[in-house]
Amino acid sequence: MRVKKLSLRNFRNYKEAQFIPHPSINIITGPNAQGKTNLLEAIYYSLRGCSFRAEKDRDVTNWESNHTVINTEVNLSSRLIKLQWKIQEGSKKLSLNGVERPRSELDLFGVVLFCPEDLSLIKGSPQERRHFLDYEVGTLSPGYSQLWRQYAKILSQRNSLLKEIRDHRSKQEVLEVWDEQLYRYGAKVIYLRLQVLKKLIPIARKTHFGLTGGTEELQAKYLSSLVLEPGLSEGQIYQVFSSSSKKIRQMELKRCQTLLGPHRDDLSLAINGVEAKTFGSQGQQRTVTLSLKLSQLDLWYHEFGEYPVLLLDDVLFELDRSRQNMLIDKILNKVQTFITTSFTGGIEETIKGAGLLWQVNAGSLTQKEEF
Ligand SMILES: Nc1ncnc2c1ncn2[C@@H]1O[C@H](COP(=O)(O)OP(=O)(O)OP(=O)(O)O)[C@@H](O)[C@H]1O
Repeated sequence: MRVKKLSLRNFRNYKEAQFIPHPSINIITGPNAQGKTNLLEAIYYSLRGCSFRAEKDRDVTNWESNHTVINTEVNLSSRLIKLQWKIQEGSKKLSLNGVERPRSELDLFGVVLFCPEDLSLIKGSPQERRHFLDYEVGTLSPGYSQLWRQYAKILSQRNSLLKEIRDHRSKQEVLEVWDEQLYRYGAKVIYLRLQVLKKLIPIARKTHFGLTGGTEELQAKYLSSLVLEPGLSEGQIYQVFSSSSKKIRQMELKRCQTLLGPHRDDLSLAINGVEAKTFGSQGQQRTVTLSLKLSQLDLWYHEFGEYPVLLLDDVLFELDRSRQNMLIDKILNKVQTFITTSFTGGIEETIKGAGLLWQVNAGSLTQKEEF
């Protein structure tokens, strides 16, 4: 997949901008606070329908305006697709080739982001690893995002109902209707996560082994709040969810919280048998993250026959030279990549002939040179 053209109106500090990127590597450079990450955010938004850092959609609209338009031309499976996002006062609309479409149509547009905040995938709370499962692992399974959003909605309604029952505003029998939906959607979410992880983990292990010159073995395991035997079907997960949940019904009513389900699950990550979160160095944690990101590229290619777009926000030059080279080697002429950095660190030599260098100054983008 390739982004052929990106046009922005009132996106963050870009009032009007046009970007015709190189099909391979694009290095976006410039001093701090000029709009480098904003540009990556615009690409991400157009392909995912949300920002990776704004809490609300209106945050991406230029402060002096009340609307944003992002037009993107994408080459996907040898077809040119024109995407348009119109964002105005908290509402947003997507059009594909001029026809209004739901956001779920974006499932086939692949984008992998690696930014400094991704280290929290290793160091952070289970919630941050669930974010990885839902926003990254999940995207490798078409339809997952919609399913997961539906589960989140049911969960929130069930939790409200638990409060109402406690306050005698609702009857306990009403819970059964929500329970059935919770188990059904919850089982689907867990099943899909496990299916993708079954393919992703071996690739990540191999990548990590390669990135560390054969010195580190990565272990990754899905930790469920349910007791799940390996290889269960979706129906069997449903049964486990249903029977386990019924056993703790009274506790849930007391605490007004749904205590079991995919929203309580986690991912364990270890290096050579030792937990990466507690014992891994910064460099090791960064390499685990890189392995997980690169394995997404490979799995995406395996599943859909095309590489997704890769966004590297301020992370490439944090890697040591050998990891930088391995990364460049992997993506060069295969994966369209957008790299932001305040300094280029002499990378021009490595990617000679396969990229463009862009300069950003106060929301204005200019092509500096061709490598
Ligand atoms: N909605 C908005 N409207 C206008 N300007 C905005 C908006 N949101 C953020 N900005 C401005 O965008 C700039 C930050 O851009 P960005 O995060 O892309 O910087 P950067 O070039 O990646 O910097 P760094 O090298 O420090 O990471 C800031 O100056 C900020 O004030």
